[in-house]
Amino acid sequence: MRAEPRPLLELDGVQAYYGLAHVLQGVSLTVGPGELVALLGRNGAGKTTTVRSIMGLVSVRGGRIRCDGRDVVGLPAEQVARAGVGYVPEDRRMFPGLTVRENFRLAALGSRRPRPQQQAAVRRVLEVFPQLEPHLDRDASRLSGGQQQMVAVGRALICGQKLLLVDEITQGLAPNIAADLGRMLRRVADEGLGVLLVEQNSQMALELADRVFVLDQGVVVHSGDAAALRADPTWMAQHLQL
Ligand SMILES: Nc1ncnc2c1ncn2[C@@H]1O[C@H](COP(=O)(O)OP(=O)(O)OP(=O)(O)O)[C@@H](O)[C@H]1O
Repeated sequence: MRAEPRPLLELDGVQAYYGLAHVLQGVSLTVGPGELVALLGRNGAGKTTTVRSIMGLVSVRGGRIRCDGRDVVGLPAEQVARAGVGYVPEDRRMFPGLTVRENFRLAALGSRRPRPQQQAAVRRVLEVFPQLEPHLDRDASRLSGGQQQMVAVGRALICGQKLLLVDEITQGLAPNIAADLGRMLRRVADEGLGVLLVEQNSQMALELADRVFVLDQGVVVHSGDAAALRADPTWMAQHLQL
């Protein structure tokens, strides 16, 4: 019997707070290598808080978070990133004045890999996001929303991260651009990375994902295999109230 690969991300009974507000009340989930896992739920369910807890940006006062086998609760975000976690937040955070090429070069330098590997990583990202090639010398903060998200995901890939946390990056984008980004994330997972995808468009997320977790009021109320859920027409209505 083949052993299951070790998860890249394991949350076990995570309790997180904003001040006195107890927002996550025991969240458990895993993401394995090559897996795209969707985290769904209504507004205010705790999806962003889950992602921010992993990155050390929220006060976690119970439970365990492991990234690639390393306990990360209590570590600052830069150390979580060093454990192999790339975070692509909703607001994408482009540095104004830096071109796309410079964004990629900075990410490559940060990876501390040998130069030929850095260059290969940039070439790889341009294969995944060919739309960026004509814009390499443009100020990244002036690109369209979808292109900026591609730069943000590209930076995480160039850094050599094994796990990507992607928080609502399709928000406000045209449906065809959102679908392109989704397909690219699926490709990234198919190449062996783990992807945790927070997505408002539950239908799209369910189509892309291998597994799905649904949060409500800070707890996982449902989880399952995405293929099985796609085959169940009543599931979306029952669990996501769509
Ligand atoms: N900085 C904060 N301070 C206090 N409470 C917060 C803060 N950020 C979020 N909350 C609260 O925590 C709860 C979970 O919010 P969170 O942003 O994680 O939800 P979400 O599922 O990502 O929702 P959305 O889809 O609206 O982004 C909500 O009740 C929200 O009001």
